[in-house]
Amino acid sequence: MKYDRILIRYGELSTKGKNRNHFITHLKRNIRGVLKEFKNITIQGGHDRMFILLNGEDSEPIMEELSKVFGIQSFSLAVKAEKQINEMKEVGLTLVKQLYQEGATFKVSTRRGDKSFELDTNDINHAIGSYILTNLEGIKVNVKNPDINLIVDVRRDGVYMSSEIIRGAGGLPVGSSGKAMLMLSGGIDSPVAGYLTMKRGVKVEAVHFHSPPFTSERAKQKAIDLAQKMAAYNGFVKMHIVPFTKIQEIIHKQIPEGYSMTATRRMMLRITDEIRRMNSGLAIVTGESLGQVASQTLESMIAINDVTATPILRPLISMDKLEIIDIAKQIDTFEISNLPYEDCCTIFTPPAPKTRPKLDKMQYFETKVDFESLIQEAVQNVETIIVSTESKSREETFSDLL
Ligand SMILES: Nc1ncnc2c1ncn2[C@@H]1O[C@H](COP(=O)(O)OP(=O)(O)OP(=O)(O)O)[C@@H](O)[C@H]1O
Repeated sequence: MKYDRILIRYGELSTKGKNRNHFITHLKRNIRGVLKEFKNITIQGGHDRMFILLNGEDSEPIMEELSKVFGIQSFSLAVKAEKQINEMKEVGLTLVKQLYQEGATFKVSTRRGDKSFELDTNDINHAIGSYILTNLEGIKVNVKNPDINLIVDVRRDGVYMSSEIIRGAGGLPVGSSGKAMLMLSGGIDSPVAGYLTMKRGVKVEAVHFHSPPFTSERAKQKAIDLAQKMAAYNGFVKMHIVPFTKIQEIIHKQIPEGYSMTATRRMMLRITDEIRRMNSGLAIVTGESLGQVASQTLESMIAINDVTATPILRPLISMDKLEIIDIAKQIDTFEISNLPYEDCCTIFTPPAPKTRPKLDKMQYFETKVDFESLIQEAVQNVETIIVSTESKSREETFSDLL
């Protein structure tokens, strides 16, 4: 007997009351997106569970993709049986036989979602368990720590039988909480911030600043490679690459050295906010963590944040570097982030940036330069690309996809 479907459990979604349909619709769409290569599958979305009918497709690569989809609490390979105890016994025996090795122990764990079924949980455990004991020589029961756990899920439309519960990525379906702009550098932190934001159901678009010729093509490619890793959770990533050289050169020449970094951050935030507005985003995400570097003190945040009232999400704010690195390794961005290409923020960093910049001084220095027109020029020259999970050659300019 072959497993014919994957049963998906929603977890946190089930607590979301009226919004449930909204979440399920997003989840279904996201699952369809990551599984588009598997032409034969059918996805059935239900109120409590979702099923992927395999229709002959190999389950391994499908489960690999599913493990990255937010909004899934767990999933199992399953077989559907009729709601008829004799058939349930037969199917249970066949599944356990397939997994049995000499000396193995088992137990039956029943969940009875459909309370109208004629047998209760204990009766079902007992009926299937004794049938297996009678018909499979050598097998023993171990309730506490069995080698094989036969899971029997009795639902209104049938009985789903499986033997392993695989933990899903958790969180909420990407897109169900809206969209935000992720300020993506080539560093370790911002991809992790993007991942954690997507986990709470927010779709992200990436904004990357580069300053050629001070930053190289390889530095830009590094950020694109990171966006590609993010795409595994987001379906694809729309990425806005901002030419930032002119603004950085002017800041370098015209703003007092101690304030140049604060001014740079303010300009990045203003440009990101403009791109957010044009793309109907609701928030901005950064990889800042309190106290990590000069621009990440509370005083710096006051001076930088002053340019916008848009919510700035900082999922890493209270995390230590080692905790951030652990997640970066888990999501496979750490090695790319560690490549030694320069970031536009570091090339003009003054030897002693102010760690406690004064907002009024910053505002005064900025009045000496017409930054508004420089910002508009940078926004007009943004290069927008779509980065998908597949090979890099699949990057296309956004207009190609319209
Ligand atoms: N070139 C860039 N393009 C887009 N966003 C950037 C860029 N450089 C920095 N940022 C944003 O500003 C945040 C703080 O950057 P900074 O270089 O001070 O700190 P960091 O801790 O090294 O962050 P990261 O590891 O993400 O580079 C980054 O997490 C990112 O969100």
